Amino acid sequence: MEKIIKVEQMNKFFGSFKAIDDLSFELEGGKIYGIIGPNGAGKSTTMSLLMGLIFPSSGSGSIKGYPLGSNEAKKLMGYSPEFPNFYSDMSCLEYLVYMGQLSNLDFDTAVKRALELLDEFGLLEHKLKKVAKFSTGMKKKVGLIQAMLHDPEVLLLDEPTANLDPTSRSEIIQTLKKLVSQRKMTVLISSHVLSELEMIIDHVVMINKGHVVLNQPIEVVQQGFNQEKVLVSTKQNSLLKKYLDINGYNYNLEKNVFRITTKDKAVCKRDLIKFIYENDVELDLFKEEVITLEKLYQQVVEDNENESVVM
Ligand SMILES: Nc1ncnc2c1ncn2[C@@H]1O[C@H](COP(=O)(O)OP(=O)(O)OP(=O)(O)O)[C@@H](O)[C@H]1O
Repeated sequence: MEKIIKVEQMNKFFGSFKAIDDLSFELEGGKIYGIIGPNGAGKSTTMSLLMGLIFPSSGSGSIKGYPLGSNEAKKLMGYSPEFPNFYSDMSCLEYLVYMGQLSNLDFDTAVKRALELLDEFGLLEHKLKKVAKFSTGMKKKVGLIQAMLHDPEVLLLDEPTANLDPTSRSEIIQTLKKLVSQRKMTVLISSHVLSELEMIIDHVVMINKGHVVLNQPIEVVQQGFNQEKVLVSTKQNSLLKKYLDINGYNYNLEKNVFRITTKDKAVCKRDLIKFIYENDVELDLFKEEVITLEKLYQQVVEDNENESVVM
């Protein structure tokens, strides 16, 4: 698969502060990437660098082979910033048509695309109202529409659902999911709502202190982290504890749940089922651990800070 986005050993200083530290990654086309990391990790700065809104202090990058910041690269990209600015005296439609024309669409195409996308995002009936009067959720949607007007191949969405209620968030995510799969775009989404990202992304890029600490397809991440964990809880946990100790199992006990780490999950599950059956134990919980992005985030970013570099 073609690597559509390339970033090589990029550094960015703001004064003496290094916000981006030897950042490198290559992303394939047609996928949805989740950019995650703590506050100040460098997610927005990375997006601004990709968009060519700011320039790296050193290193380089390209979109489909075109250098970041070049007109060719910019034409391929759409960007919805974390805090979009709108021209307050324009109606929503006027604003979108104006933005479409700035992206080289002719007037008629800009109107057609704006109306189509307003419809997709449920804003058609508000097209003649001033954006300045819109709610936060409506403004977010207008920001997303503006980013998608010219049918970009690469879409950068910085916190597209920040500060929205759960219904608006889910509505935006579902609409994005639909539009992105129809158009086969390459999308980078940064968000702190990890459960929501999980529903839409193919791939995780985790950034900490301006550096990539994890860059993997979501299913590889899930398999890798799920591999050896079995969760079990019973009404006779003291008996279970004895059994696990005698048989040399490694486990953590938290809130009455044993989180067993094993080299062979199949054998572990078989042992547990035998134990439960033979001792007539009443089961409360018995499952393989499924890693959530939230847990992954904690493990990689919070627990391991600098030491863990999983690429
Ligand atoms: N223009 C700037 N001048 C000085 N420092 C900056 C500038 N832009 C960003 N920074 C700093 O660079 C670091 C990375 O900021 P960035 O906004 O990229 O982080 P982020 O991961 O997007 O954070 P958040 O999740 O809070 O949005 C932060 O410490 C920030 O204060």
